[in-house]
Amino acid sequence: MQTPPAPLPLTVLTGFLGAGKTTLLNRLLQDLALHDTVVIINEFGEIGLDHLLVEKVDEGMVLLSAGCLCCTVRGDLIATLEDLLRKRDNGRITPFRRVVIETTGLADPAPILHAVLYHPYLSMRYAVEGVVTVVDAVNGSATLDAYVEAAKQAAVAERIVLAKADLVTDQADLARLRQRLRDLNPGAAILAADAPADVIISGGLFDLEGKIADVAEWLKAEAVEEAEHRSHAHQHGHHHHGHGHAHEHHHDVNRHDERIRAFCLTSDQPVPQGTLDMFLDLLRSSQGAKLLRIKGLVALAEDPEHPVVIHGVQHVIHVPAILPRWPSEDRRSRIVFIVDDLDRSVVEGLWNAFLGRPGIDQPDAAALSDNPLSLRR
Ligand SMILES: Nc1nc2c(ncn2[C@@H]2O[C@H](COP(=O)(O)OP(=O)(O)OP(=O)(O)O)[C@@H](O)[C@H]2O)c(=O)[nH]1
Repeated sequence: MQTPPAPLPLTVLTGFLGAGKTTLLNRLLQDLALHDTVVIINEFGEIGLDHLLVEKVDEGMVLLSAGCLCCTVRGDLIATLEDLLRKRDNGRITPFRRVVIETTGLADPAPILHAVLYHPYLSMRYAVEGVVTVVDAVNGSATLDAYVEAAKQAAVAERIVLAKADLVTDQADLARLRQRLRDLNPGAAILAADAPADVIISGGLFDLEGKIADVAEWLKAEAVEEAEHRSHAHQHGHHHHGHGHAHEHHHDVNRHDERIRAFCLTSDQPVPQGTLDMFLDLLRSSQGAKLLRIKGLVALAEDPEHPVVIHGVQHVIHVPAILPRWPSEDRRSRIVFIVDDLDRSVVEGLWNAFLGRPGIDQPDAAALSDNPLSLRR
């Protein structure tokens, strides 16, 4: 039997209007590391990739000088992704090795990831590497203040690229923006716009052969746990300050940033498969829209030596891989959540209930399964 072809890494490049996405892509595509990339511009109108245009391949598709293809999505992104595979399989276009989708500035990257992850065929042929979000170093803070979409884009990113840092006059401003991004998304690497192309685009869960790369690096559970401790200590610190200080602090923290939270739940005991499925199912059906991102590594009671990887964006949660071994000595199950307007205690209560951990005012798993609507707030 023929082995299926290795899935092609797919990255979503997002960032607010004018953040610097096209400028970054122009540079990245000239790098040999991104040779044989297809860029899909998910918007109507002109292709902003200048100086690279060489040859028109098809309606809406051009060949770029660095051996990359670029196409614009007219209607359906799914149809475009399928069409690209067909042409590649038939040898009608360069056998591209990765796909980058550039979204419009206001877009929520989640539906794009859903579309691919949900599709029975595309989910086999493309390996979603994740989201790269470009943040404007000059206007980033103001944009985060004004648009919750921008905060969400930063919160779901695997990597954040700071563009226009060369235009920043006050380095303290830049340091504050970096800290704010770290608070929104403790697991994401924050990169300079001139970082190497392969660091910006690859480095996700899968390598080019479709093999699981560095799971610990992808999960970044430690970074999330540390950030939680920091913010916890911070909150406690404030109880001891006088009123004036707390008041100042209140003005400092933005309402969007307050809504978006990252936390990590763990379990020392392996989790039965059915329990994990039910937990994720209930969470998804009751809190789907509030789950921006879920990443995890879980020891199943049935097979604790081979941890399963969990990957979710909003209400789509899937298990892209079962690992041949644990990436490190740490064999705790760890699930990192990035949520919008959802209390840690709600998710933790559900997790504890399913794990059979006792808690005050906490329904047990059977009651939750019987009446999942009780979770909806
Ligand atoms: N100095 C400087 N200017 C930059 C940098 N990145 C982008 N720009 C400028 O910022 C403007 C917007 O950049 P684009 O790359 O078009 O931004 P975009 O995110 O693709 O914009 P939209 O597609 O309209 O959302 C352009 O005038 C760029 O020349 C940078 O790192 N440094």
